[in-house]
Amino acid sequence: MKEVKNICCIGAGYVGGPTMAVIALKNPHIKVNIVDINEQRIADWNDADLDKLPIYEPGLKEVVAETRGRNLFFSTNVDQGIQDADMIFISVNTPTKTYGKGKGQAADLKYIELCARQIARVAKRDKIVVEKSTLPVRTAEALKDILSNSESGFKFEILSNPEFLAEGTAIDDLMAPDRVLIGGDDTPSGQEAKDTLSAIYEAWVPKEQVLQTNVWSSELSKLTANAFLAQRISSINAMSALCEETEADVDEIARAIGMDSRIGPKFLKSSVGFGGSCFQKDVLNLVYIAKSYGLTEVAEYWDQVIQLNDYQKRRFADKIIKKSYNTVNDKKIAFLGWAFKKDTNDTRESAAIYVADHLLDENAQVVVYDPKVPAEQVYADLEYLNTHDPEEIRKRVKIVNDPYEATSEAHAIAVLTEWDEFKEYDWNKIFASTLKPANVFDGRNILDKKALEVIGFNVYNIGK
Ligand SMILES: NC(=O)C1=CN([C@@H]2O[C@H](COP(=O)(O)OP(=O)(O)OC[C@H]3O[C@@H](n4cnc5c(N)ncnc54)[C@H](O)[C@@H]3O)[C@@H](O)[C@H]2O)C=CC1
Ligand SMILES: O=C(O)[C@H]1O[C@H](OP(=O)(O)OP(=O)(O)OC[C@H]2O[C@@H](n3ccc(=O)[nH]c3=O)[C@H](O)[C@@H]2O)[C@H](O)[C@@H](O)[C@@H]1O
Repeated sequence: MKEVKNICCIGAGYVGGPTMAVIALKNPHIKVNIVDINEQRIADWNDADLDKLPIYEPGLKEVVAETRGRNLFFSTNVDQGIQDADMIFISVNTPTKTYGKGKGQAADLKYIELCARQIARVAKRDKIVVEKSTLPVRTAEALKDILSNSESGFKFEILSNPEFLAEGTAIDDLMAPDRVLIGGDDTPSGQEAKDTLSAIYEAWVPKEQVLQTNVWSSELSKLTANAFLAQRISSINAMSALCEETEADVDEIARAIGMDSRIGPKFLKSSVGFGGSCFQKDVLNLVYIAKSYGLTEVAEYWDQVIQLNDYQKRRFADKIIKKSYNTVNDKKIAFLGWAFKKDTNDTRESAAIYVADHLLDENAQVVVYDPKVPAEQVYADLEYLNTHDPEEIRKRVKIVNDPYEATSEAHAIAVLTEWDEFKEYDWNKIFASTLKPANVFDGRNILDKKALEVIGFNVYNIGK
């Protein structure tokens, strides 16, 4: 096993930041440098005011407070970070390709390749390089190719160590992971590298939960885990549509099937559709990989998970329109929540974006309240879809800091993210100020339907 004194992580995002902060916390003898080309992001990570960290995660600021400046550092000097490190984590973004071959499905590996080339160029000794980003199976082969063909002659051992944290619970997930997965070569030096990385996790994770596999199994396990999780949501959402037709209740069904120990109770919460930067991206990537191996049936099977999710978002918007006498033209629709789930400021692929876009097609006025999402982010999300003129978006979409302002005079209220605070509102006050009939569309099934109906609201749930 090698001794690691210095770690560099390329990419100070939702994964790199929290993951390295916890590694630094649990390994005070290791210096951890997180580097990124995004100057603003690094400045925010270094801000003396811990409320200004670029990522909101419960518990994160406490970990950063303890480690930053002790053995955790943030910098834009990527070359220096690489040179100083014994072990380099690559934790850069791997979005869906928006151009060329595989457009709309394959993962864009340009940031990964740039990192590999930079490591090959500036490293001055042997390194262990760890894939932390989620990557298509066999990406390590390309990394190996780039690194072993560098002129330096140094040896680079490649490991795959995918991350399973979920946003909003990142710190808890990192502190007590179900498992840590480390893939590497079965050669003596591959085994040594795997053991070296295992030792870092074993500072706080029980040894039996650190799983070692070959590189390809590790890479493909990550995509498989996300595909299975997304599939469960699409499966329960498919049943929600049937429930709405038959007076069955999707939450009762989830409870009933979840008590079967073979099925289990988690990830059976019906919703307006899953969002987030990864489920859609990773399932699409799986579809692309299967297709590229000529496995058409496998590709089509997983593609249905995405199609069902798109259907669910559209169905939710259509219900708002239908219950508004088939027109939302110039009607004010209040959105409670914009982030893709509670306890995060991340809006990537949030269902709210697509619901708003469908309503904008029908000339609705959308008023958004989200406790953690800045106005400019909402506009950027809608503009990114490129379906409405930016001026039109700014005219039709308003972002407010007060939930009661959002719901006042509204024709309909849509709950898009399950922030706990929505349950605590004075719904009598809201009812008094909304236009009648007062319709609430609970896309997360978090509100007390009976209590709201007593007040006078019409409550439309998912799958009820
Ligand atoms: N967000 C999540 O909850 C999870 C994400 N993942 C995976 O982790 C990877 C990273 O995801 P996020 O942290 O969400 O992305 P992110 O977009 O928040 O962060 C990536 C960072 O990498 C930086 N970067 C890109 N190229 C660079 C380069 N050449 N040199 C230096 N910095 C560079 C970007 O400026 C950005 O700050 C992705 O592959 C994702 O699929 C895995 C598990 C959970
Ligand atoms: O690879 C990743 O990026 C991560 O993707 C997900 O994490 P994340 O997307 O952060 O959040 P989830 O809690 O999985 O929620 C994803 C979406 O599914 C929705 N969801 C989740 C659970 C459920 O039962 N129903 C449901 O609609 C959420 O509201 C949210 O929109 C996985 O849970 C993580 O294990 C994984 O590491």
